[in-house]
Amino acid sequence: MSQFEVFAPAKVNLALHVTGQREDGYHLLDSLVAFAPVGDMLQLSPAESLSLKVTGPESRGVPEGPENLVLKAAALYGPGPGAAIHLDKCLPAASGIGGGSSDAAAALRGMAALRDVALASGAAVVKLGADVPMCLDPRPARTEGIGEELTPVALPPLPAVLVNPRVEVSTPAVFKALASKTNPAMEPIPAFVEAADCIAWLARQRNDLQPPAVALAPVIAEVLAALSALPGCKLARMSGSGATCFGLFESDAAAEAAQAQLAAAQPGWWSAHGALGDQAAKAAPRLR
Ligand SMILES: C[C@@](CO)(OP(=O)(O)O)[C@H](O)COP(=O)(O)OP(=O)(O)OC[C@H]1O[C@@H](n2ccc(N)nc2=O)[C@H](O)[C@@H]1O
Ligand SMILES: Nc1ncnc2c1ncn2[C@@H]1O[C@H](COP(=O)(O)OP(=O)(O)O)[C@@H](O)[C@H]1O
Repeated sequence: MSQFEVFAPAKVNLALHVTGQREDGYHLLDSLVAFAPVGDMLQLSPAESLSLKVTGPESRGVPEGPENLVLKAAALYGPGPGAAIHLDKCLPAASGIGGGSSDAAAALRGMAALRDVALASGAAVVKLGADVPMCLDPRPARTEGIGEELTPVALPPLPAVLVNPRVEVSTPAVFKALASKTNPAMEPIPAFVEAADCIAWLARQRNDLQPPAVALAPVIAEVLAALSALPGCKLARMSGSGATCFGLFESDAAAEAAQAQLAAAQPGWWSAHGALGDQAAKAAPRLR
């Protein structure tokens, strides 16, 4: 019987502008997202029913019951062959890099492969979480609407360091603390030739959720200062509703050295390095 392994990469909001609010309370966003080569790993084995086991360095506090987005996602395919799913949690939860959303998207890819059916799509996927559609096919994209309107964007690989100070930040609380719900959209996205062009453009964009997140969790300001002070850091910004922040660097070697320096200075913080961009190939279900 086929067993599948599926990678769930971290999502990074390189820029995140909040441009309005719908009547149901959801906010309208204009965001540029890319994916990191670090993430969670799912294994799906054929079984009579659906079940989930969660392990890994970041599994503490992650639910194993029906509230886990992995089980909610797998259940979307309806009655039929089940799966014993093993989630190896490497991304900190509730941290602005879409761990739960990317896990849900990976579960959708894995179940489709296991049952040999078409990948789930549409409103049911958005209902799992506004970030799930963008994680289904983890390539750089501009996301609009509440996150479900996707336009692919060609991006050069962006060497990066991701840092989380191990403080969980509630996404609804950050949106609620946002002073202005109506802010300018991103500037038109030009064709980037190299990482430096992209970083220069990004420096003129924003994450509108950063100020309210810093107000709720002031340690985020320390993370941003620590990233900015690392040798070769060209831009430091928060992802999503936080608290994970990213620094962009001119080379993979600079990012790797910077992460080592930061990890030594702040052993209590979670950190990782890698080039942000297209992780679609790495995230495709693989037969084990
Ligand atoms: C802020 C973002 C940016 O990419 O990322 P994260 O910080 O979660 O990584 C996302 O919009 C989060 O998406 P996701 O975490 O899937 O959101 P959902 O589960 O659908 O919604 C959680 C809550 O966030 C708020 N929410 C979410 C999305 C949106 N466009 N407007 C909102 O106001 C609502 O209060 C909602 O009840
Ligand atoms: N597979 C999962 N991984 C992490 N958290 C999950 C998962 N499924 C459900 N959750 C719940 O979702 C909440 C938000 O987690 P997450 O999706 O990682 O946030 P964010 O999108 O802000 O990074 C967590 O507090 C956790 O209780």
